Amino acid sequence: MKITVVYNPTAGGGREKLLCRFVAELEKQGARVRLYHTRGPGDATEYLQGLEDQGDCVVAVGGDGTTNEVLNGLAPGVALGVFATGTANVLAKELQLPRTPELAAQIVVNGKNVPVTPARLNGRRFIMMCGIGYDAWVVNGVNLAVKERFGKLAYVQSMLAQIRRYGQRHYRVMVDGRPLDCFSAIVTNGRHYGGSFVLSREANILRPQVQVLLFQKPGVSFLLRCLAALLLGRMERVDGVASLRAQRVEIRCEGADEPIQADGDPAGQLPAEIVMEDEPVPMRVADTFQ
Ligand SMILES: Nc1ncnc2c1ncn2[C@@H]1O[C@H](COP(=O)(O)OP(=O)(O)OP(=O)(O)O)[C@@H](O)[C@H]1O
Repeated sequence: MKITVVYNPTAGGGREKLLCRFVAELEKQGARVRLYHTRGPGDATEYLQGLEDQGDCVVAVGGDGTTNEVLNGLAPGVALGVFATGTANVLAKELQLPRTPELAAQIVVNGKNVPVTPARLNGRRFIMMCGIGYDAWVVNGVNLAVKERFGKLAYVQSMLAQIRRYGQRHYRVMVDGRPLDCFSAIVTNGRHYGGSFVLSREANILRPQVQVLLFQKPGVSFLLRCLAALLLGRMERVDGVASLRAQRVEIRCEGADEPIQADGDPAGQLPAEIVMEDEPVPMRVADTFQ
């Protein structure tokens, strides 16, 4: 098995020792490994697009942002593996991928493929989620120096800083042609959010549709109710949260520039057009995953 490993040395503050153990185990399992260290944002995608032969599998070593960039450079038919060394690692939670390098490597070599269909946000693929409104303000407001030092706490800091803004902006959403309104939206492929929290029990990463969560009431108290429900995995039970399956979503907002986040990183401005791809990507998971 030929494997290309793409490592982001900044994800999770750097995990060189774990990377060495991961690569050593891949080789022990009989894989031929080519290793690449990314040099900056966007480099993983460019590097892969420049390869004539990516091998049987490309493994993203980093967080969700690194996996996103690998996914955007992945050649058709090549499997995608993940060894999670990032801050939140939502995709790894979704696919029940271990953080131990030896176990993660064994899954890459001896596991199975499952079909995961990515969506495209304004032409760029995402694998887990994108969001607008509060969700995007939080991601855009993260202080990178705090994230490097304190990890997930940087998101908590940004969440607190953005709370008062919630409800001030209003969005028009078309969900498979159906017009709806909201004060924030998250479009998700999987169930998890921000690590191990369950955002949507309706979502299924193996289904070629996204789940659209619309936050349809304004007000800080509504937002706080939603955040509490997220901790309990009961978001879809909150009165004022709509949850719909879709293949195509469009989001607009009148007035000033409004940011979007995709897979936990800033991803441009509204308007947003989100469309499911036709073909799934084969993703490496444990044999026991279902
Ligand atoms: N060599 C590099 N130097 C600086 N930034 C990089 C480099 N390589 C990749 N990046 C950028 O780092 C961003 C963050 O990486 P990633 O999301 O994988 O880690 P994380 O933020 O620690 O984890 P998570 O997304 O799980 O919270 C990526 O979106 C990518 O653009």
